[in-house]
Amino acid sequence: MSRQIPESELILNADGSIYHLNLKPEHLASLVFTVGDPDRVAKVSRYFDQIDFKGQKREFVTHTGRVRGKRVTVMSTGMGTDNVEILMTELDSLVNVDLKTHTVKPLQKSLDIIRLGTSGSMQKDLPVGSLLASEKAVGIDTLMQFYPVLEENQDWASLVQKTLNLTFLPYQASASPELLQKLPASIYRGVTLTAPGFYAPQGREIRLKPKLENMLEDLAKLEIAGLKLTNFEMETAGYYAMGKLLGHRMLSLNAIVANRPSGEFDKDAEKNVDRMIRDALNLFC
Ligand SMILES: O=P(O)(O)O[C@H]1O[C@H](CO)[C@@H](O)[C@H]1O
Ligand SMILES: O=c1cc[nH]c(=O)[nH]1
Repeated sequence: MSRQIPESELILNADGSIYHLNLKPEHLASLVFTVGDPDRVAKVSRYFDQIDFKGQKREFVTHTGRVRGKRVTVMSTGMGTDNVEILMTELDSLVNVDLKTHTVKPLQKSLDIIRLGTSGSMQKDLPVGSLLASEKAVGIDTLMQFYPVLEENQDWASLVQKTLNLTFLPYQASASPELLQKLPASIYRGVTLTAPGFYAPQGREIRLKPKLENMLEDLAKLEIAGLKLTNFEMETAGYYAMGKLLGHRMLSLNAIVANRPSGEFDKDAEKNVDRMIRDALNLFC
């Protein structure tokens, strides 16, 4: 018999739903699209043939329905890997923990989780309007200081640590090869830098000067085995690392809305995010 998880660790709401996501196991499909912006959920589910469930708590908005007969969930996470940790743990609990007995189920189920997010390009030749799949992601947040070591090459993590002179070791993890191989060659592949913020942690300056000078330039010229860092965002490494540890198949797709070297922001960002949504539904449903 596996450990009985205390009520203060696996927390359920009065109706039996899981604490932050406010979902019961029957509300979740095994294919899950995630978005940062709660308003983007309806922009995905408007393409469903039917919507069977809608729920919300805090920034976690969920719609579950069907596309061409396939059951699919779309949910929002808000921004940052701290929210991703909650999302991944609670999604995993919905499928792999018996919520009545508070024990881990003997057979583990794997979800397909695909992020549909926005991102900023670090390379001049990756223009706004592009769609990029994160082959790998490097997290410069501290989430993974609290979880078991990832059994994966950490070459990018070490290089980024050295370059930025960080006092902690970043972490890196990869997309699911099975999900990646469903993508056409027209979609860029890249190495994504997941930052714990939007401004100084991505080398932006408004009124406060970032402590790390030339962060963007220094990161953009790094190279391992002919690959460069391609884009900044705020969730992917957390998804890939938690997915690897929990046994779920992960993929992060990025609509490039900013080009940092040229200083450009995509005037057609909404249109290009919509294109990413339609492409992803066509590819995976
Ligand atoms: O568009 P989303 O999915 O929120 O993703 C990106 O946009 C937000 C910052 O503007 C961060 O969450 C970043 O990861
Ligand atoms: O530059 C960008 C654009 C979107 N999201 C980010 O985190 N960074």
